[in-house]
Amino acid sequence: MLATDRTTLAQFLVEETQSRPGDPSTLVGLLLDVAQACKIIAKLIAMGQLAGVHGYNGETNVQGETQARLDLLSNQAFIRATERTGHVAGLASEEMEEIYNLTRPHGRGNLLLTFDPLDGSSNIDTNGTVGSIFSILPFEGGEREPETQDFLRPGRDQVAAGYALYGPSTMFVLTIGAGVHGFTLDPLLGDFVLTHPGMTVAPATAEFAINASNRRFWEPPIHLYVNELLAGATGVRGKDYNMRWIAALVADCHRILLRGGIYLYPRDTKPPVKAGRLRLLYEGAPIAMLMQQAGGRCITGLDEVLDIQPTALHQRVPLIFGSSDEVDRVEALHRHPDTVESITPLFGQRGLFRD
Ligand SMILES: O=P(O)(O)OC[C@H]1O[C@](O)(COP(=O)(O)O)[C@@H](O)[C@@H]1O
Ligand SMILES: [Mg+2]
Ligand SMILES: [Mg+2]
Repeated sequence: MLATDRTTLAQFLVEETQSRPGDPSTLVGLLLDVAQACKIIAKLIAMGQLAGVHGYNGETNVQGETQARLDLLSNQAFIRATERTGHVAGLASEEMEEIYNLTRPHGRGNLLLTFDPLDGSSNIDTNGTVGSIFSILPFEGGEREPETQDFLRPGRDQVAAGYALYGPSTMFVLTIGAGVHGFTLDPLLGDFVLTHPGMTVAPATAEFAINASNRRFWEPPIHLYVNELLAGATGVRGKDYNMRWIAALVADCHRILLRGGIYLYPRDTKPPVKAGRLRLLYEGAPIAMLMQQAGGRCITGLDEVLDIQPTALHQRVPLIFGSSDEVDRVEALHRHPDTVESITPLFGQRGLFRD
């Protein structure tokens, strides 16, 4: 049914930004550019093998990961939708080793865009849910060309962040620093329509997400925590937990926004010691801003992800986010593993710490 009182993404952005100081048109314009890229990616994904977009070209990205054809096509969709509208000063992507040099016949805006054009790309060939993630930072370099250093700003500096989810329906979820709002793509008119205003993360949950195949590489606080959850009603937490793992950060984040939960991709001890699997600038930071704006939390274990000063474009980060009660608990286990062990003597008696 087509409601006549619907709010489109464009209407929402204009209304939400009109009382802000300065000229918000560049931010509104860039967000609409990003939404446009996401619509194109949604179409490519929906066409699937009819458009011959599945599979691999045999190329790898800077992180040594095999690039799916759709990784590259989605990257192009972001570049094409943003480079000629004059809203953005510079681009950086998971799929490009260096920042992208814009051709700019239409001037240059004062914003930087970083993005993961296709998140969860191992789900593509199985027709599973995937997404795109983006982060927008201010550029204060005036007329000069942006350099890598300009992108290396902590997540607290983000002007906006969000993601698109390509699932049974396509959604666009964003924050511009005043809550988290979700839009659903109307396939008839091609508009993103506000369907989920003011999304919040429930503080309590009984659902967790972690790739358990990495268990032998986890550090002790993560062993402690997961063992607590697995012990369920018979353990110190006194209730049963359920587990979900979609293998697409965006999809796991979306579930957490809708019904609570905790997601963990912690630091692990694989050789060489990995700071984490996910990338700070275009995965960790935008998810952290969304969590903060929705009343959830996002930490590395000990630190707030929004506070991390990046040192490299493709830097990885441990990521633990979601319902605040659970993230608080993981943080406490990192800060005081001994105290937590002594106030929860089950660990000693049952050897839960030891595995
Ligand atoms: O392969 P694993 O360990 O399940 O990792 C899945 C995680 O890796 C990612 O797919 C990484 O993102 P990319 O697909 O953009 O590289 C996350 O979205 C997801 O949560
Ligand atoms: Mg990703
Ligand atoms: Mg990706």
